[in-house]
Amino acid sequence: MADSTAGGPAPYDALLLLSFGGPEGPEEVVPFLENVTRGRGIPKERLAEVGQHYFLFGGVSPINAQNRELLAALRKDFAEHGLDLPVYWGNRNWAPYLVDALRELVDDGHRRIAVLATSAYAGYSGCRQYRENLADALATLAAEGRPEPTVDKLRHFYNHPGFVEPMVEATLAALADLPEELRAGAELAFTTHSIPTAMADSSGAPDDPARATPGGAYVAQHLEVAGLIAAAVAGATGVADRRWQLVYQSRSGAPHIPWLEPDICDHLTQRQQGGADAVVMVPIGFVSDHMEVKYDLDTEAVARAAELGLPVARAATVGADPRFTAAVRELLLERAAAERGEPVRRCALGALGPSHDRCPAACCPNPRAPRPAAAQD
Ligand SMILES: CC1=C(CCC(=O)O)c2cc3nc(cc4[nH]c(cc5[nH]c(cc1n2)c(C)c5CCC(=O)O)c(CCC(=O)O)c4C)C(CCC(=O)O)=C3C
Ligand SMILES: [Fe+2]
Repeated sequence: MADSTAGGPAPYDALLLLSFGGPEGPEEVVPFLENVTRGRGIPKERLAEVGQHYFLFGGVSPINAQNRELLAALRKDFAEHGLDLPVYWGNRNWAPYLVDALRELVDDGHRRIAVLATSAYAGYSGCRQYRENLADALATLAAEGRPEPTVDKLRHFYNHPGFVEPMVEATLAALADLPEELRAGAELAFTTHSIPTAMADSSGAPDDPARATPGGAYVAQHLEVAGLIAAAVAGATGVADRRWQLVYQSRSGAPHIPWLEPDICDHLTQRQQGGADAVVMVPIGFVSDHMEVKYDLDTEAVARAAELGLPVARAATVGADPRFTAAVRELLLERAAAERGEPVRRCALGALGPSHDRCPAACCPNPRAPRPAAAQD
C-alpha cells in the first residue's frame, strides 16, 4: 500500500493544537473554574476544594507551559521533516482561547484546518465537548462576518505506538525509581479521569462493539492501553504475573451520581491491605503532567501511600516526547491522504484497531442536552 505519509499535508493548510487550558496566576483560578464548570452542576464545595489544589501551586496550572512546549516540539518536528504547515494553539477553558486562535487562523488565510485535541480517548469530555467548543467558535466567527473554515479533528491516538511506547518506557523508569528489592513485586495502577458511568457507557460510536461493553469505548480503550503497557513491561522485566488494574481519579459531581471506580486512593489502601510490595501509578488518561497529575496523584495519592507506608512511584506522561510529535505528524499526513481519497496505512497497536476519522453524529452524546458539534457526520 502507498506510504500515506509521503504525499504532503494537502488539503490542510494549518494544524490547530486544541487543549483544556489552565490558570497561570492566583487571580485566574476562580474565573477558570467558572469557565470549566458552567452549567455542569458541580457542587460549590468541590469547586472551593479544587481551587485549593491550584492555590497550593501558586495558582499556576502547568498545562499551558506544557502545551507551549508541545507546540514548539511540533514545529521543530515538522520543520525537520520538511512539513511546511503552520501550527496554532487554542484552549477550551482559558487563554489563549480557541475562538481567538481560530480567528487568527482565518485572518491569516487558512480555510482547511486539522485539529489535534490533547485528549487521547473517546467520550463526551474528551471528544464531543472539544467539538462543541469548535462549533461555538465557528459560530462566533460567522457572526463576525468572517469566512468559515472547515475543521477536521484527527482520530483518537490512544493506541498509536507514538503514545503507548513512551508510556512503556516511563513505566519502566518509574519501576527503576523504586528500591531494587521492591521492583519485582510492584504492581501497576493505570489511572485515568473518572467520569459518570452513564457518560462512560455511551462513549464511542454506536456501531463500535466496545460501546456495548460496560464502560463503553472509554473503558475499553483504557483497558487496551493498560494491557499493552503491562505486556510490554512484563517482556522487559521478565515478571510475567505482575498484578495491574485500571483505576480512576479526579472524581467530581454530586455524590449520588455513580462515577467510574475504584478511586486511586481507595485502590492504594486496598492493595496495601492485599499485601502489595509497591505500586507504580501510570497516568495513561493524560497527555501531560498537568494539575490532575500534580495534585491528584503526586500530592493526594502520594500522601495516602505515605500514610499507608506503601512505596509508590509515578510514571511520566508523554508530554512533548519526540515519538509523540512524530505520531501527530503521521496522523496528520494519514488524514490528509484519506481526505485526498488515497489509500492509507493506519498505525494502531492492539486489537481495537484505528479509531474513525469522523465521529458519527450519535458518538459520545452530550449527557445533558444535544448541542451543535463540529467535525462530525
Ligand atoms: C475525561 C476528562 C479529561 C481527560 C481528557 C482531556 O484532557 O480533555 C479531563 C481533563 C482535564 N480536566 C481538567 C480540569 C478540570 N476538570 C473538571 C471537571 C471534569 N472533568 C471531567 C472529565 C475529564 N477531564 C469531567 C466529567 C468533569 C466534571 C464536569 C464536567 O462534566 O465537565 C474540573 C472542575 C472541577 C472538578 O470537579 O474537578 C476541572 C478544574 C484539566 C486541566 C488540568 C490543569 O489545570 O492542569 C484537564 C486536562
Ligand atoms: Fe477534567
